[in-house]
Order: sequence, then C-alpha cells, then structure tokens
Amino acid sequence: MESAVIVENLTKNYGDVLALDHISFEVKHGEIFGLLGPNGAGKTTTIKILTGLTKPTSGRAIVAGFDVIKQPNEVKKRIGWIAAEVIVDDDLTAWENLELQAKLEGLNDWKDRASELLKYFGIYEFKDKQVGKFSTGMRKKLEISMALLHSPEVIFMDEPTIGLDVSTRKALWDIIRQINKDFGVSVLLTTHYMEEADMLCERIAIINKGKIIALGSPAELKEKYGTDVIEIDYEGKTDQKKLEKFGEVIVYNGKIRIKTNNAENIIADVLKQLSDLKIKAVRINKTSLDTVFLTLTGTTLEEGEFDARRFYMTIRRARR
Ligand SMILES: Nc1ncnc2c1ncn2[C@@H]1O[C@H](COP(=O)(O)OP(=O)(O)OP(=O)(O)O)[C@@H](O)[C@H]1O
Repeated sequence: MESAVIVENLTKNYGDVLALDHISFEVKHGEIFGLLGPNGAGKTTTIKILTGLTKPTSGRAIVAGFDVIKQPNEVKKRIGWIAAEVIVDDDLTAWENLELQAKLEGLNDWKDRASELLKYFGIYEFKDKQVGKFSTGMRKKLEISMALLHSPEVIFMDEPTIGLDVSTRKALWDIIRQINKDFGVSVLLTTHYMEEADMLCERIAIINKGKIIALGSPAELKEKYGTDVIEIDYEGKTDQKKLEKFGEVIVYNGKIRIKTNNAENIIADVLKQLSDLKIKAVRINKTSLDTVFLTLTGTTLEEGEFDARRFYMTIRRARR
C-alpha cells in the first residue's frame, strides 16, 4: 500500500528565503511521524504545503493517495489539521463548534460521529457548555474531535503541545497514541521538543534550515549519532588542545563541551586537566535526541534558533 504521505524534493522559496530545500520523506500508514527542528527550520511550511494552504516552489507531495497540487480537494477530504494556536470558538458550545466544523467540511451525517467522539474523549456531558469555560486539556480534546469528525486518514499537528504544562502535554501524548491506534489515523506532527519526538514518534526527520539532516527511529538516530556530552561551565582561560584526547571538544561562551562514549569514566581526568580553572558547573548529558542534534548541527535545539518572542506570541494567541 502506498504511504500515507510521500514528499519528494519539496522546495519552497519565500522571495529570497529558502524555507525548504529539497526535502523528501514518507509517512507510513498508521505511523506517528515527527518533524523535529528549531524555529524557522521549515516545519510549518511543510505542513502548510501538505494541507494545501500554500504551494511549493518545486517538488511533489502525495497525501492519502492524492497530489496536493493537482488534487487539493481530494486531499482536504482525507486530512485533519490541528494548528499550534487554538482554533475553537470560545463563545460557542462544544456542540456548536462541532456543528460549525461539519458545515465547513460539508458534512451532513455528522451528529452520531460527533457524539461518539465526545464520549470517546470523556467530554460528552459538557457538550452544551461554552468552550470559554473549558480547561486547556478539554479544549484540546474538542479540537481533536473536530479534526476527526470527517474520519480523516491523516492528521497533521503543528506543535501540538506548545505552551502546555507538563502534565497536560503528557496527557495529550496519550491521546495522540490512542487516536492513532483506535482510529487507525496516521499522524504527522511537528515539534521542537526532543522529548516529545522521542516519546511519541515511531520515526522522525530532523529538520534544520530547510533541510532534512537525519531520518529514522529515535533509537536508530541515537545509535548512529548519539554520544554522551560532558558540559562544563567555567571561568578563566582554557587550552582546548589539552582536552582533545578525551573526544571532540567545543569551547565557547564560557562552556566546554566534550563528546565521548564514556562520560562517567573520564570525568575525573577531565576535571584534573582543568584544575587551573574556576569550574562553575559540570553536567553529563547521556545520549538523547538532544545530543543527536548537537552532533549533527554543533548546537543544541534550545540554543539553535529558539525564538522566545514568537513562542510567547503563540501562547498568548492560544490563551485568547
Ligand atoms: N510567509 C512567509 N514569508 C516570508 N518568509 C517566511 C514566510 N513563512 C515562513 N518564512 C520563513 O521561512 C523559514 C521557515 O519557516 P517555518 O515557519 O516553516 O519554520 P518552522 O520550522 O515552522 O518554525 P516556526 O516554529 O517558527 O514556525 C523561516 O526562515 C521563516 O522566516
């Protein structure tokens, strides 16, 4: 069977900005697939192309068996989309939101399905309550109900847990896993949270500056690119050369980073070498997707291009 999503050499220019640079990947049927990368990497642009909101400059994409450029309406019938910002209408009840969604989708027989979804998510008894009074978790459940109303084959989620507290985020991971299993829906989500990609996605593509720089299951990527990283905050002057016998060393901004396969075994010797420095903090980061990203790009996701201003704008939008 053809994959749920096929992306071939997708490229997108916004004027001089090359937002996507020949990316290719496939999402298999029934898979939870993640696009992981910092702000500005091209994640939203990818989702916008796959949901028909914008056209690629070149390349090809097939979603649920249809070409997103040539058959956008066929694609739209078969996909659900959950944006980073909350899309429910606070002034309406949950049921009215579903009714509006049904109208937008041109659905006639939607009421049984809507009841079934609200029951599935445990919010049926609140169906006639105004959504403005819902908790964040309940709103997310309603949003997902709306996205599932027309029984899509593929769901796109752009930064689904941005701005959520840790427990709501984890609850949402469970929901995403459940709908994937119970409704057989394939999921393509974007995230800049390493842990989210690691915990939730069967396979991920790491995207940076418009390019896919690695693709595989979290375990495969850790195996291939992962290392332990010793991180030392210091004051004083250090000689990088002295440390190179321990592994690959990066020194910048008052931080030393050493990539190694056996952090615990060498840490004492490393600190001995640095006895003339004022050591402020020492951390050992075991292999994780964060160290995979560091190996591939020389920077961590947080340091990368995480844009706090845009992040808080998104949260403000979500809270409105
Ligand atoms: N409408 C637009 N006009 C011009 N440039 C754009 C437009 N949309 C995105 N870009 C640029 O394209 C690049 C990729 O942006 P995109 O939004 O896809 O990244 P992202 O990984 O989703 O990050 P974010 O989480 O910040 O949305 C960035 O350099 C961005 O500034």
